[in-house]
Amino acid sequence: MPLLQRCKAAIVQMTAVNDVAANFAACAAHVREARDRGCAIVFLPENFSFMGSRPGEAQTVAEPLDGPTMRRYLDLARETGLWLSLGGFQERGPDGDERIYNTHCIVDGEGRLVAKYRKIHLYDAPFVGLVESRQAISGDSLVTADSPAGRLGVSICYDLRFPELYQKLSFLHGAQVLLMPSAFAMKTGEAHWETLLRCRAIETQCYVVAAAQVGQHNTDGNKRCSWGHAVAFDPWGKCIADLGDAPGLATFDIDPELIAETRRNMPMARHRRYDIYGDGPHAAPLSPADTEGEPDASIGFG
Ligand SMILES: O=C(O)CNC(=O)[C@H](CS)NC(=O)CCC(=O)C(=O)O
Repeated sequence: MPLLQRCKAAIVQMTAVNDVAANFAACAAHVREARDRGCAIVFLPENFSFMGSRPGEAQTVAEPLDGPTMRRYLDLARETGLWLSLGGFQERGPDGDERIYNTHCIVDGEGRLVAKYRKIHLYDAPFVGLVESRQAISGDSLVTADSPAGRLGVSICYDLRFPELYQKLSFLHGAQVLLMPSAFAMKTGEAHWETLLRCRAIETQCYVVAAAQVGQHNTDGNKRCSWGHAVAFDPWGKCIADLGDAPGLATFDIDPELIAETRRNMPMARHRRYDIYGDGPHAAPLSPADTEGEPDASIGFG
């Protein structure tokens, strides 16, 4: 089901806390506002349902996707008739494993879970105080979902630093709208967030929608802060929504004609040289010595 007509969408920025009921109330208010403003789909950020304040707290609220918390969000979708992108839910892991999956769920307007994506790149970055693999297990599949906003390419947060993922979602799987719901660190947000997202839009000729967490999440524990700046870019790389550094909701249009025009003018899908740099059968990662060692003196700089 490729996108045939313009779709009005809403992007949310919020400050989730370690209280599932309070976060649901905030999300529900945003979704109802989006309905009142005539939107067909709402994009919520990573950790929309819970933001822990100490190690191990996320695991204590983890549930299966057919548990009571996800049920409330499915009911919210059905009540409002809106599609929801739930950008990162603490899904309970396999039996016998304490860790969770960080799972992005797509829900249709009748309250059915139509797609789930488990984050494939875990954010192990002690320099900003985050080591995601202590609490989460990575997924292993690419996911797209057809929606009233066109074909969604589903990802989460740190994934947005890995452009090959979006090349595949766009050029091989036909995605038209790339989703990167996030809870970005302050230091890396300031330096990289907007540039990376804008590039993903331009180089894939897709819309990019990045709902975000913002501000200080809890008054106890680690007092974690998120960068905010929830944004949407059109396939030309133009910013069409930006929530700055305050919680809120912004609406924008997803226009199939703009996607088509951008791709007609520069048919990158046809120009792309899969034959030269597609992953061949012998593709293999470099050894750690190649990627983490001292720069090779023989390469030199000037
Ligand atoms: O930890 C949780 O509760 C939920 N997960 C997150 O908030 C994730 C992993 S810690 N955050 C990121 O991926 C930030 C990426 C980032 O900031 C960057 O790429 O620079």
